[in-house]
Amino acid sequence: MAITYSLDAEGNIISDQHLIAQVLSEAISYINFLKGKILVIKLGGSMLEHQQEVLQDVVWLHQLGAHPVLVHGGGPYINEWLTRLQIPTRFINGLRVTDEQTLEVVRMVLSGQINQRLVLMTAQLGGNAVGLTGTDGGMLRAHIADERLGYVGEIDEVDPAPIQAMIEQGFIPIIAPLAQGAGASCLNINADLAAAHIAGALNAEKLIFLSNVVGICGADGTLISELSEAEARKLIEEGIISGGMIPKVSACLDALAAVPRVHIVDGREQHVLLRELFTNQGAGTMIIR
Ligand SMILES: Nc1ncnc2c1ncn2[C@@H]1O[C@H](COP(=O)(O)OP(=O)(O)O)[C@@H](O)[C@H]1O
Ligand SMILES: CC(=O)N[C@@H](CCC(=O)OP(=O)(O)O)C(=O)O
Repeated sequence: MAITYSLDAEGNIISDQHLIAQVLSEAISYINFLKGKILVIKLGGSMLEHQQEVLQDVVWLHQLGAHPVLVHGGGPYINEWLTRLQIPTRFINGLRVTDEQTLEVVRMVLSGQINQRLVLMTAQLGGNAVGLTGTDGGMLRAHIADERLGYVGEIDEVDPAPIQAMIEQGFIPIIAPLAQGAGASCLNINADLAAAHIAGALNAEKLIFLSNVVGICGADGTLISELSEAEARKLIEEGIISGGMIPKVSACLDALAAVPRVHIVDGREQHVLLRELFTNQGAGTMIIR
């Protein structure tokens, strides 16, 4: 067998075997570090075609002792059903204008279709998930903050107890972004904002948004690998961050108060979660304070 040699940081010659041993030992210590840590992973509706690969990584992480908590969106699927039912779709700053009819469709798609599918697919991959919506156990409480948006909630309170109970029982919680409003009504919540609030309430180790872009891109379309709060706000003002990326970035900025590491990565990329967690180069955009 041929043995090849490389140089380490100090210029010493080391063999491939040394490198492999070093990489493995770093990976093992990181696996030990992740044991018992909560990782909130937001699955954007735009990347749900790739749900199986992501769920496979989630099941592995769970088997390794981490506590993944999934929050999912489903915007494109809601749009598709609204079109079929000839109900018009409108967004303001990335948030869906939600009248009574639209809310019915949002509830059916998020809770009945997507949440169920993710739970069953996790089972197929050898994991054990419990599907919840933010209305279960009064987990997410919200109020209508902008009348123009209709039944869209702004989150007031998160009770993490139902999620913690599921984690303690060994389940992977999978959460649909609905909340309880005044008079036990149901409100539509943007999934990015739901994920950020949930991550904060759980004191998560990391919050990772999986979407259908490489990360946040600048004016020239290239990936920005690290973005500060001030830079993010400037890009929103300039319109370079727009549409569905606005609530995502706002959610990241909100979460930074409680969650040390917040990332936006490409959910279409194979094993992006493992790459983000276990390689030095990471993936996508990391948002920093
Ligand atoms: N500066 C930007 N960098 C990357 N994506 C952006 C930017 N501004 C707007 N976007 C849009 O944001 C979208 C992601 O948001 P969204 O469609 O809500 O995804 P998800 O369903 O994953 O939450 C991207 O597909 C892209 O079209
Ligand atoms: C208020 C609001 O906009 N709610 C979102 C909830 C789903 C979501 O956020 O899905 P994505 O993560 O795929 O965007 C909606 O109705 O589309």
